[in-house]
Amino acid sequence: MKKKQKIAFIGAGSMAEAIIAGMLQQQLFTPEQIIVTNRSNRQRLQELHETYGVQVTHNKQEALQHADLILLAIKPKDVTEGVKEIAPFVNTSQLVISVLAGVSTDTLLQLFNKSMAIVRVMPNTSAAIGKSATAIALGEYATDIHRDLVQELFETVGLVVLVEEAEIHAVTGLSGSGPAYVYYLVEAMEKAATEIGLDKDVAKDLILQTIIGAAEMLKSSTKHPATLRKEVTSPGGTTEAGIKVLENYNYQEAMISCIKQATKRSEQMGEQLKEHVLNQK
Ligand SMILES: NC(=O)C1=CN([C@@H]2O[C@H](COP(=O)(O)OP(=O)(O)OC[C@H]3O[C@@H](n4cnc5c(N)ncnc54)[C@H](OP(=O)(O)O)[C@@H]3O)[C@@H](O)[C@H]2O)C=CC1
Ligand SMILES: O=C(O)[C@@H]1CCC=N1
Repeated sequence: MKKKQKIAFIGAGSMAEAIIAGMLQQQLFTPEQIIVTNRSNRQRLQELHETYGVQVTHNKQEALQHADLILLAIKPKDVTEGVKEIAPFVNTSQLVISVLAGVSTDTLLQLFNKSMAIVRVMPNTSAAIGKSATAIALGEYATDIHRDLVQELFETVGLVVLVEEAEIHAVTGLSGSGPAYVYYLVEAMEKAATEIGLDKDVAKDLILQTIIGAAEMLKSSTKHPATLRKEVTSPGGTTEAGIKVLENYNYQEAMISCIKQATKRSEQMGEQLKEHVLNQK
């Protein structure tokens, strides 16, 4: 990252904070190089300023005038209004980085109405602790230099892979939403622990270590997940009895449908917005 590059965050929610935390931790930027704006929540901006020392402003022009990079971190439903507000203050020498689920770079180009270089990114909230699984895809005017820059930026918050833009919907269904699937599993394990009479705190520690241990086994072992599962499953034993119940509930089919549905929702959100933008023209 060039020493004096400045980055403006449009949106100050959980994704923006996760990325800011990672960038500062890795010293890719200093707080003075980061400016953050949002729609109306002044207390939130003050909180980010106090926690990270970053610059904050309610004035969009002020946020953008010295920015080399513009990181769009607003909700997809707010993008039409959000981009229209900033479009007068952006120029084609700036790079737009969008983390918006579903929203294509073509739709963003229509909204900006300028030949902006745009890189679409799909991280996840584990960025907050430097463990995001992030995919990046290039829009029409984005170059390899932009790709390298965004890759460097998101490597501060975890793993980065380059994909075609058409694949970003699938990435969103798989790893963008992915942490929620794991949290949902943990919620169920915690409920079960209570029902089988375990102390809440003891159960919490055991569940956490079980998840971390299994994740690290998956990472360090060359074995297929099914093989690792079979190694836990003694014939006629406890795991077999438990897994049979999951099979009866079609657990794997449920997970597959879940990921497909999340992917489909990303596609739908993109289509709806595209239509909305076209109808406004
Ligand atoms: N959360 C997640 O797990 C992931 C989210 N994403 C994507 O990241 C984006 C942000 O999500 P998240 O951080 O969770 O959302 P949040 O709801 O936490 O934050 C949204 C932010 O956008 C601001 N905002 C809304 N409208 C405008 C506007 N017109 N101008 C400037 N700022 C505006 C809000 O400001 P105010 O509070 O003042 O209204 C708020 O700071 C979404 O597009 C989502 O698809 C991508 C990957 C994972
Ligand atoms: O639920 C959502 O729409 C966003 C995108 C990926 C994770 N959260």
